[in-house]
Amino acid sequence: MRDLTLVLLSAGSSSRFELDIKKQWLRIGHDPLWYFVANKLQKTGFFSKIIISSSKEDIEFMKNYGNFTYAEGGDTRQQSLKNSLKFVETDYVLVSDIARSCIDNSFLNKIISLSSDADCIVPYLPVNDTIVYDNDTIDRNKVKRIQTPQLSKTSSLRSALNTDKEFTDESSAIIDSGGTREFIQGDEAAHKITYIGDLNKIPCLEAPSNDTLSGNGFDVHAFDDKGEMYLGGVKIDSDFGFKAHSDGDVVIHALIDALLGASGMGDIGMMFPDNDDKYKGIDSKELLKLVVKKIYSYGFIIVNVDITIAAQKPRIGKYKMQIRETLAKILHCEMQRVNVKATTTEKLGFIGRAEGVGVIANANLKYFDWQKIK
Ligand SMILES: Nc1ccn([C@@H]2O[C@H](COP(=O)(O)OP(=O)(O)OP(=O)(O)O)[C@@H](O)[C@H]2O)c(=O)n1
Ligand SMILES: C[C@](O)(CO)[C@H](O)COP(=O)(O)O
Repeated sequence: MRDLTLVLLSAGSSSRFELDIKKQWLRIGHDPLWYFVANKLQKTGFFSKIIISSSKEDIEFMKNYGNFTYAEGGDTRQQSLKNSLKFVETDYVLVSDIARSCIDNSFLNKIISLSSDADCIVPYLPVNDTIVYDNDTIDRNKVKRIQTPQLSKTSSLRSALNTDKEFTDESSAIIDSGGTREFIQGDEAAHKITYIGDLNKIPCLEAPSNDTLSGNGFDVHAFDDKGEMYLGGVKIDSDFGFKAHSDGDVVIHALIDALLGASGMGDIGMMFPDNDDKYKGIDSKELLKLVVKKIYSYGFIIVNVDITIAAQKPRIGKYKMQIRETLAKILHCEMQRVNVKATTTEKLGFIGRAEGVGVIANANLKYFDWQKIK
């Protein structure tokens, strides 16, 4: 058996998938699709190293899952591959799209154990329909649908990609650079997820888990004798604001932590460090929008949130509905799923002495159920 590295390309933006979720984060049970694929291929024992190419932002979250080598992706599939190849130390490398998610072990075995001296081994499927190119009907027997995984000699692939030309697969780059390729029968199961409808065409994906994931958040801000006051994204009628690096919206900060807690994405300080000038005086609604975008793109939906504002002053009652409306819009959910409660602390403690405000928030998430839309 060859000493082999696997490169899984997962840095795409899923623009043709047409949903808020990136396809690599669809859940299979509890696992994101990329992890489901990587884990399944790791279990084959065929690879001495698995390199996963992804965006910088995704890699931070991916590290929570498996002990793989993560390589930052590029603007194109080819650039993502070039970045990944820097980590390859074996003579042969198998490259596959994470979006080809149902690669069967025996198909894989056929590719990697083929005895061939070609620079690249390429699976293909024949075309059974009539093919018209421009206005000419062409010989369909000469047309091949190229799939991944493709097995390449690492040195041949590296030098083939040392070009400004852009190729859509490894074998085309290798042929262009004077190398050789050998075709091998492909597998319908290795169909690529490009559009939502492609989910109907692949056999191995089980439904997402129906579990509810819950998270809590807690934040406190002291009053400042100047500035504007914002709570839950709503401007509060007040002669003073909060001491903070941002606009001090303690409601949104607690809510962000609840969302990050439920999704397992850490906390607000990790995402928006309070020593980063970028966030100085920032409108916290903008931070919440970024978090919500992540929540949806990583495969979650928001079930409900519940917020308790502990404040001796200001009085919150008359702002509650406006806060619910404002937050519901940002969270992309109905207002009845956003509950806001307020309490004083009966004049006890720092809140009771009107030195600041404390907020507790809870958030419940579920995995996006892609089976309902496919
Ligand atoms: N800059 C890029 C673009 C694509 N890919 C990966 O290459 C594979 C094939 O790409 P495709 O299916 O087209 O995925 P996306 O680029 O995400 O899709 P779209 O073109 O619809 O945005 C995918 O596994 C994708 O993650 C990548 O690693 N880096
Ligand atoms: C490599 C590939 O999967 C072979 O068919 C394909 O070219 C990549 O997909 P994309 O849609 O062109 O990014």
